[in-house]
Amino acid sequence: MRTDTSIFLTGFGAFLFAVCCLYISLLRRFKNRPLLPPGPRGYPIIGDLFNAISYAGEASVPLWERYLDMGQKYNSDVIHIDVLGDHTIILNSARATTELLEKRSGLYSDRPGMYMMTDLVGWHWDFSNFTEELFIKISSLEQYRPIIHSFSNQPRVRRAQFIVNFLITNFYFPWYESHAGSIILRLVYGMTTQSELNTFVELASLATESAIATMNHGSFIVDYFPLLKYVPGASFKRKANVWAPAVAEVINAPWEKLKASVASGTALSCFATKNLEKFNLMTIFDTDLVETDEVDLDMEKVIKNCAGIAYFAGLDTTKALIMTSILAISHHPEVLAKAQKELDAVVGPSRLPNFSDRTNLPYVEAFIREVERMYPITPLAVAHRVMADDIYEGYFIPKDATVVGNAWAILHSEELYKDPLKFNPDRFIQDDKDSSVPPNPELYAFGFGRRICPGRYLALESTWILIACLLATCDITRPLEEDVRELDPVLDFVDGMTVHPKPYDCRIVPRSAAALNLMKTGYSAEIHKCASKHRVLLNERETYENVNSGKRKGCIKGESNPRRVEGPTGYGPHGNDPGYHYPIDATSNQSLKLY
Ligand code: HEM
Repeated sequence: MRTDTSIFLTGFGAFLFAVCCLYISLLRRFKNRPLLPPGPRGYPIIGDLFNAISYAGEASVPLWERYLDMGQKYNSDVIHIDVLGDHTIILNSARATTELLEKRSGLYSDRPGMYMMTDLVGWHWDFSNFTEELFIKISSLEQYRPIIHSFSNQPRVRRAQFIVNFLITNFYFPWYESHAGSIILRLVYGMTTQSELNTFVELASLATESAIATMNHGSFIVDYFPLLKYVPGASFKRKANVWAPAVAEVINAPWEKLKASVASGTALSCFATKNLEKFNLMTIFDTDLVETDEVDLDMEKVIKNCAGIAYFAGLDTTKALIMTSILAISHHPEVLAKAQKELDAVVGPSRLPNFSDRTNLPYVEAFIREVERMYPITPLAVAHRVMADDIYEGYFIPKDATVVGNAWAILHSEELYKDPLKFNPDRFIQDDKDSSVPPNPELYAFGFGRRICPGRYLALESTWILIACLLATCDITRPLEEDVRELDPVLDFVDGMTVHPKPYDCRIVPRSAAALNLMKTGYSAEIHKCASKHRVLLNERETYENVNSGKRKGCIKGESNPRRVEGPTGYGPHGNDPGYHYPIDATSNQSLKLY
C-alpha cells in the first residue's frame, strides 16, 4: 500500500514537474511575442472548436456576416480564430487586405490545407496548386470577342426560344448557364457542338456542389484536424465519396474528348491545343506515333489541369454573376428604365450592342458593378496561407495561418460605399470631373494579390455582352400573378464558397417586334471579324489599371506579371510533393497562354 502511494506521489510529482517545465518554456517562447489579433477566446488546447463544430455545415448565418459581426464585437478589422491550434485570420477591411494580401503578397499567396476538398473529394488538381504550375496569360481579350459574340448570338433560334419559354411558362430556363459555359468550353477545349457543350456544362454544375460546400477552410472539421480523414465510415467521408466521381469526370472527361478530336484531326484551335503545340505534345494523342520517353508527360498534366481549372473556375462563377444580374434588374424597374434609355441613345433600335459600345454605356457598366458589389459571387474569395510569422499593426500573425479576405465586408463597408445596403448603380457614375466615385468592386470581388482571379476580364466581358443585349431588347420584370399584382421580392441566395440565387421566376418580354427580330437576326458577320489591332495581356492590363492608378499597391509598377512569385516555390499544401509541383520555372519565359 505504501509502495503504491509512493509510486503515485512520484508519478504525480514528475507530472507536475513536466507541466511546470512546459509552462516555463512556453512562457519564454511567447514572452516577447506580440498578441494575436482579437477573437473568440475559446478553451485551452481546443480553442474555438465547439463553435466551429456547431457552425460546420450550418448555413443560418452566412460565414462572411458572422465574421463581420465578430469584427464589430471585438472592435477590430482583423480577427483571429483558433481551432485545435489551427489559426484563421479574418481581414474585414480593404486596408488590411491591401496591406497583407497585396503589399506583402510574397508571404501571403499560398493556400491552406483544404483536406476535405483536396484529399477526400479529389479537387487536388484545382486551386491549391495553380500559381506555380503556370501563369495563364489570357492574351488579348479582343481575340476572344468574336467567340463571345458568336455564343451570345447562337443559335439565334435558341435565343428567341429562351424568350418564348419565359413568356409561356414564366419559368426559369437555364440559357444563362450554357452561355457562360459554352464560351469557356470553346476557348479552353475548342468544343462547339451543342450536345457536347450541354453535357460538359451539366457536368461542371454537378461537381460544383462539392466545391461550394468544401472550399471555405473549416467548412468540415477535417480541415482543422486532418487525421480525421483516416476515420473509417465518417459521415464527411461518405459525402466525399458521393462527390468524388463528378470531380474526377470534370478533369478527365473533357480532356479525353480533346484527345479524341486531336487524334481524329477535328480539334479546333484553343487554349489546350495551342499549349500542346507549344510544348510539342500534340503527338502524344496519336497512338501510332507516340514515343512516350521523348515527350514531357508532366507538361501534359500541367496543361490538362490548367484547362480543367479554367473550365471549372470560370463556368459556375460567371453563371452566378449573370443569374444575379438578371434577378437584380427584375427587382429594379427604375434601373432597367435608365439602362434602356442609355442603350437606346447610344446603340439605337436597329442593332445589338457590341464591345465597342462599352465605354459609351456607363450606366450599364455601373449596373454590373453594383451587382458585383451588392451580391459578391465569392464573398470570402478563396483562403490564402501565410508562409512565415508576421506582424500587422502590432498583432502577431503566425506562420501557416489561414488568411481570409472578407470581400463581402469590404464591399458593404459604409466607409467605401455610402449607404451600402441600397442597390444604387448611380454611385459609380461620375457627375462631374471633380466628383469622386467609390472603388471599382472588381478590386475586391475577384480575390486578392497574386492570387486574384486571372479570368475576371473574360467573366465580365461574357456577362456584359449578355446583359447589354438583354436590356437592349427585353423588359425584365418580376412575374405577374393573375390579378396583375406583383409578387414580393425573392432575393434568396444559396451560400457557400460561391453564392448563387436560388431558382427564381422572372418575366422577360421583347420590347417590340423589332427587338425580337433583332435577337433572331443576331450579330452581323462583320462583328465576328472584330480581330484585335493590338494585344493586351491580362496581367499587363492589371498592371496598367491597378498599379498605375495606385489601387493595387501590391503589384510592382512595371512588373508584367504580378502573380509571379519571387522566392519559395512549390506552393499549396502539396507544395513539396513532386506529383503536384510542375516544372515551370517562374523566371523563364515558359508561360502558357490562353489564346
Ligand atoms: C464572376 C466570375 C468569377 C469570379 C467571381 C471569380 C472569383 C475568383 C476568386 C475569388 C478567386 C480566388 C482569388 C484569391 O485566391 O484571392 C479566383 C481564382 C481563380 N479563377 Fe476566378 N472568378 C470568376 C471567373 C473566372 C473565369 C471566367 C476563369 C477562367 C476562365 C477563372 C479562373 C480562375 C482561376 C484559374 C483561379 C485560380 C487562381 C489561383 O489560384 O492562383 N475565374 N476566382
